[in-house]
Amino acid sequence: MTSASPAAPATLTATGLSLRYGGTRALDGVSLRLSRGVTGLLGPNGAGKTTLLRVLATAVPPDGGSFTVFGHDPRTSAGRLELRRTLGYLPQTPGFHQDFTAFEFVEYVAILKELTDRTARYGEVRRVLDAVNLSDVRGRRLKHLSGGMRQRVALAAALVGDPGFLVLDEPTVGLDPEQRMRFRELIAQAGEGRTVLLSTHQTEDVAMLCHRVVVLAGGRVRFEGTPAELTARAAGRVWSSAERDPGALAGWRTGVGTFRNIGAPPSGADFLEPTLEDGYLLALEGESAEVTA
Ligand SMILES: Nc1ncnc2c1ncn2[C@@H]1O[C@H](COP(=O)(O)OP(=O)(O)OP(=O)(O)O)[C@@H](O)[C@H]1O
Repeated sequence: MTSASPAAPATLTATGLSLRYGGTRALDGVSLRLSRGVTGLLGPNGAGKTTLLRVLATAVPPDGGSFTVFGHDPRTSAGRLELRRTLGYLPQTPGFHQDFTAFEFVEYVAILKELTDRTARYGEVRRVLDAVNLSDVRGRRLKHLSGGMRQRVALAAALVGDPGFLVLDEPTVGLDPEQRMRFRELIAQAGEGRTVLLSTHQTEDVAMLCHRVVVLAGGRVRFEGTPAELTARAAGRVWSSAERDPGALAGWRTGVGTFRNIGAPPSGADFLEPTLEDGYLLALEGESAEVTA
């Protein structure tokens, strides 16, 4: 994985992105800067993650604000076309045609991506299926593949044309731990030399893969920085106790019988090593009822 520093040149810059669905403010002034490597996008249900990804993938225009990817501004049709040529998008619910074989599906996407020369297109489809380790099942129909394999087909389709900007919307959802680990490897490979924005509910995915993390809640950016910085926010705010601490923002009995508490510690607290998940929960403080549950 490329570990670009925060000072690395921005490949995507977004300023004040807003989008309403009727009375719902799904995005409320999102500003963000992405550079090469994998950036994780965390947030509770309804935070606006999918909406942000759809905006950045030019599937829906924002009501306000603007963004560029590799300098291409989607507000003009020429800019939008150029941006789409640099884009690979794995949507939350990929529209699979179940009777397609893996090869046919990826080839279909390659045709949409303007690969008109048949020989070159076949070569590209084989290349991306090989990249996600699916060469052996390329002739199998999608309806006969496992969920993990189907997600890999969707990733292969996103990789067609070697895009510099990859948008992945919860690609590991529903996968078992082994499949998730394999998918992580593929995302890390895809992140080499590319700008990847990965929406996920899995804080371990972010801790293990990402060089940057953005926390979104209520359509706003609550945190932007490195995973280590997000974890460090919880230092001195996670502690162990024999009983649930009523002052804790969240607390639960662990497998060893003691309580793990997050929030404002009492004096003399027995501090624990924080995790990225702790930092994430604290970044949502005051935002979600789920944190206080
Ligand atoms: N097409 C739509 N019409 C109306 N409201 C919508 C639509 N899409 C999303 N919303 C609303 O916009 C808000 C943000 O939704 P979004 O799907 O972007 O969140 P999310 O962070 O991706 O959530 P999840 O983790 O559950 O996928 C939510 O309140 C959602 O109900």
